[in-house]
Amino acid sequence: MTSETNLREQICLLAKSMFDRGLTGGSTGNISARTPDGGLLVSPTGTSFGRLDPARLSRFDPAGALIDGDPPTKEMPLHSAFYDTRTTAGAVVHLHSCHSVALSMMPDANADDFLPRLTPYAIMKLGRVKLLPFFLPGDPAMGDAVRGLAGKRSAVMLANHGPVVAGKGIEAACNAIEELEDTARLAMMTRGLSPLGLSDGDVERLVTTFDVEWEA
Ligand SMILES: O=C(O)[C@@H](O)C(=O)COP(=O)(O)O
Ligand SMILES: [Zn+2]
Repeated sequence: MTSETNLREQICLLAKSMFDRGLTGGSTGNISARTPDGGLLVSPTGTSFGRLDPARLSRFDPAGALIDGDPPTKEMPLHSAFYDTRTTAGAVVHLHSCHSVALSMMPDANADDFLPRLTPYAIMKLGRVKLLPFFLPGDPAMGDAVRGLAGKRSAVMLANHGPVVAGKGIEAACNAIEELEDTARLAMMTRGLSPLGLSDGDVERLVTTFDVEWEA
């Protein structure tokens, strides 16, 4: 198998795994990954993560022209904004994962630092997560909002909608977005119970030890 064939299989396998575990339902979510030639493979619009077909993924050339496959997700401006501002981005994933959406609707949600500091892995894999306001699905202004972050965040939360995470590769992006959802779940589970989170010192040691992007 060529490496593009492998990548097609991997995108569909990881998407199905997330779908099967209830991380995004129906035809929600979208996923994209860089191909070895510098192009992109993208989930087609209106498709379910549970039933992506490797042969029908939308394929873009390195200049951003659609070459073949089904019509791409309507969130292309959002995905492109990550690739254009983060040279390290090799994949981007968006989910409609319940607990992170619930956390985004809390009146005291922290727009600059969306996830409470509860566990180390979230800090290591996501850095500081930006909460963006609500946009209509498909609104290119979401891409503009991500561009406004100048590549300093690998993960954003779209209020009342869902998380979007960029990673070095498809597996890293999926691992990171799952961590975002798990942390949001912990935050919702322990809400009002005064959980003992990580101290500022713990966060500082994590950031230094694991070379975490922790821009304000
Ligand atoms: O919420 C939406 O409509 C999109 O962000 C989404 O998740 C699915 O849209 P497509 O990727 O165009 O199917
Ligand atoms: Zn969506």
